[in-house]
Amino acid sequence: MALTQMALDSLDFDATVALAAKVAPHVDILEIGTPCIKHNGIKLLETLKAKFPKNQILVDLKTMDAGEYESEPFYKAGADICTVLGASGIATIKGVVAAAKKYGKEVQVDMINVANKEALTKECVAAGVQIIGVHTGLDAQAAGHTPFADLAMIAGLKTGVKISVAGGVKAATTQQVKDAGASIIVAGAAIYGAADPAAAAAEITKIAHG
Ligand SMILES: O=C(CO)[C@H](O)[C@H](O)COP(=O)(O)O
Repeated sequence: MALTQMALDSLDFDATVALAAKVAPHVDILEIGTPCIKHNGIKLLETLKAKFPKNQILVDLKTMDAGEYESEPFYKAGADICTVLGASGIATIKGVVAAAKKYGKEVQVDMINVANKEALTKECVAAGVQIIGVHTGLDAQAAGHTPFADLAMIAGLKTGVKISVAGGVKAATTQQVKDAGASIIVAGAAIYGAADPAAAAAEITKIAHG
């Protein structure tokens, strides 16, 4: 059993809420993507939290510095999970962990562009991080990269913390991602780019929960 997460990557406030309304019944976690939260701010988090109380909300802050200071307002406003870049370093990561602890919430460390993912994963686990995010970003995807090799390495560490996987995941690859050890399967374009986003989300969740 893996959870599913839909990445809301539009810049438009109303379009984001409308897409969330279609998809929310069919996924576990709604993600406010990085461009979307930068463009729309905390008001969008408050809106989604109020409208979709059954879903967890992840705010993809990708924090790079000032971990506690930047993330605390988002936890306070209802974020269940905030992300911090692994490349920021352990001091910033510990700051986000401190903010999350105040509200009983979770931290995801995004391993995008981290050179030594094994060493950082171990440091994160020791620091109290709940989720390691294996992530091939949109630009790396365009250059032909996928998250599968990193997923295999991090799952092989058997740390016991949750592993989230993002980077072009679609229905056709969901079973592979799940079997490789993902606890949270993230899909953005495969859902928002589908003719019927609700049906696409339901298909991915059926495989992830199966
Ligand atoms: O965080 C992101 C980009 O930095 C995306 O939200 C994430 O990669 C999921 O989208 P997709 O399934 O389209 O790759």
